Amino acid sequence: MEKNKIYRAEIIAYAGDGSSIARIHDMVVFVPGGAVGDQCDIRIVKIAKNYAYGRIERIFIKSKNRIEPECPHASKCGGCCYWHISYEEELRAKSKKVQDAIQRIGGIAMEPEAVCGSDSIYHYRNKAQYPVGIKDDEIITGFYRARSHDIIPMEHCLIQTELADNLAKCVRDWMTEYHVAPYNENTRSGFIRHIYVRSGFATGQVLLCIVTKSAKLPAVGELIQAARQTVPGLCGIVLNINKKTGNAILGDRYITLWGNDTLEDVLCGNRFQLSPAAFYQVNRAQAEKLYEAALQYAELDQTKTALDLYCGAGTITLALAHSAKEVIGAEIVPQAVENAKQNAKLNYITNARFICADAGQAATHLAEEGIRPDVIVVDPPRKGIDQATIDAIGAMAPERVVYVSCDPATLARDVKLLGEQGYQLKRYKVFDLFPRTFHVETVCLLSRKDK
Ligand SMILES: C[S@@+](CC[C@H](N)C(=O)[O-])C[C@H]1O[C@@H](n2cnc3c(N)ncnc32)[C@H](O)[C@@H]1O
Repeated sequence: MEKNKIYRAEIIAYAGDGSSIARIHDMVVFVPGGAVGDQCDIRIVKIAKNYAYGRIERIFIKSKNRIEPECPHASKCGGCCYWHISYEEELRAKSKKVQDAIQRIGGIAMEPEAVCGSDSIYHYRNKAQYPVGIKDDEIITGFYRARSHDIIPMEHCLIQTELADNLAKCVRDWMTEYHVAPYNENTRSGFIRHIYVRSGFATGQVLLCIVTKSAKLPAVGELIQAARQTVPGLCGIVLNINKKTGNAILGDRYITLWGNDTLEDVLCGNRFQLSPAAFYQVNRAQAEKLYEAALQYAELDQTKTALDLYCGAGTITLALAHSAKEVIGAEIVPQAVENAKQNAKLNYITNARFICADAGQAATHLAEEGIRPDVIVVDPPRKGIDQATIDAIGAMAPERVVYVSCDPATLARDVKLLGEQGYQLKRYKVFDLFPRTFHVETVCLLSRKDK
């Protein structure tokens, strides 16, 4: 295979990162924007040891699942990757991605239950984080180009809400009028880094969080007035101060400019107060279905105790609490734990308690204390659970482990590690909370092999 040379090939699969795969001269070639069944000319742009990267130059037979992308930014924006295929095909790709990981990494040949697709693939996100920059002397917001920090300017995004897009415009206009410069990553000059908007779809509340390098901003009163006029349901405006270099969007310090510093929403029948620092699933309707499945897999009754590791603001913990004797949640972000405690009170739940700690440390400590939950639910970030947590789960020996995951590869690795602790995968189901992107959620039920 030669770089820059064009080869004729068929797209045979989707890759984990949302690109597609062709096989040329026995080598896997990753190709963005392909649909399984496309027959195309592919130009090789990079060759690594065991694989290569290519670009579609011409499609001479289109896949039957290929559609005209509705998003005009689809070929450039790094946020989505599936606007060129039907939603049914996207769901098949996501379900297969999880099944392949469970088989290849987890070593288990098992089919998932029927994939749960989103009722809507448009405007489903309750959270927007727009990077802010400047182009041709104009303030821009948008989304990053894939694998870069180049901002693709965008007025409207098909998966964000109109309210969030309007607030981004409002902040851009304020910046232009009062000469508030965007932050420049290279020179570390300027102020505004991101515009973060979170909406409560059940309550209509909207919280605006402006991520800035410095708290000293001009014309703050004008910003508050403009934002309130733009979104009448606005419940608060918060500054987040991030002076750090690197990719983390949020810094550690928050200053409330106006209104509340939390947003309220309703999920699985419980009310939740959410700080900007607290995790909250971006697709509320699908999150309810995901958590209902987790609850069903947990098979709790009023005699059982449950431990919810990586519990965030208590969304799963409080859903479990209604069906359990007692629940314990553990979470590392202090604001989320404060929210969780308040949320228990807000919902008159008295059988839930929360620990602010690393999940591994909390689980180890609970195991040493002799706590033996009947069920442990884990919902870790993408990197999955660490060995200390796996060992502590083994020591506590619950009947069931319910694993909620946003990363099929680490999920499959951890299912294998939990297998070494005596747990067997019983069933799993894939949920699409992120239509048109490559992200996917899975819930797994593991039971003790001796049960
Ligand atoms: C995918 S979120 C799930 C949150 C919650 N279960 C929910 O659905 O809203 C993962 C959570 O793990 C937390 N987290 C990350 N690393 C952690 C650690 N080492 N120990 C405990 N929690 C951690 C994050 O702050 C986040 O709240």
